[in-house]
Amino acid sequence: MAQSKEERILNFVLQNAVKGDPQSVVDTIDKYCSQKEWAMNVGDEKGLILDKILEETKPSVLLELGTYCGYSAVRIARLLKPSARLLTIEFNPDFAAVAKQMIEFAGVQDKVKILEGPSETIIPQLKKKHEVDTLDFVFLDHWKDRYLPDTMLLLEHGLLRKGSVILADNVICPGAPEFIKYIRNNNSFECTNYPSHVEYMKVKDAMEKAVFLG
Ligand SMILES: Nc1ncnc2c1ncn2CCCCCNC(=O)c1cc(-c2ccc(F)cc2)cc(O)c1O
Ligand SMILES: [Mg+2]
Repeated sequence: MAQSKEERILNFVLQNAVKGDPQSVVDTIDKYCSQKEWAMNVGDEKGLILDKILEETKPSVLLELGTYCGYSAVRIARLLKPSARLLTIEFNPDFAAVAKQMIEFAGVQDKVKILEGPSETIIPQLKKKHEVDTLDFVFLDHWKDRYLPDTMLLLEHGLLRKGSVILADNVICPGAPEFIKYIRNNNSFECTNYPSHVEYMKVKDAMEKAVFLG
């Protein structure tokens, strides 16, 4: 069977990054995807915005929607305190398989748990099946038309608390217009926009931070 792009990215990391060094895994994926094959990792420019918001928030319980190859899971986990936990939901089993190996190679497997399946199915299970009380930080990076319905689902299931931070990738490209319209007009959220570019490209993009006010 011919290798997928995601498998080529993983193999490049296994052969060129330093095992157990999450920064080297992040840098190696960025090198491959900027020089050889574009892929939809959050990338280094938006990644630095993500890093800064994580360092300000110091979250203990995190949720990511859209694992892909595990780039942002490794990027996030490398900044977490030892007791912190990241749950990451991936719909595509082939992506999840690559991400699992990426996360293990980086040595952050004790902080990251991949949940395979559609977010709309898994979010309602987080409290009872995955022992979550509330989420300190949510990174939205999955199907852009799922950002709004899944945010509503998080609220409906009491998964957000006063101060919970939602950070959404790609609010310009590919765009999440319904999410942006809702979140900026909802007085229960304090929103901040972070202009940037699509990973590895000169195309304009942005991330949006929305703090839940309770
Ligand atoms: N219900 C669920 N639950 C969990 N995962 C789920 C899901 N449903 C699906 N998925 C699996 C994620 C699907 C991929 C989402 N990401 C994207 O689609 C994405 C695209 C671009 C992009 C930009 C410029 C271009 F010209 C082309 C593409 C950039 C990005 O940073 C992206 O994150
Ligand atoms: Mg993205």
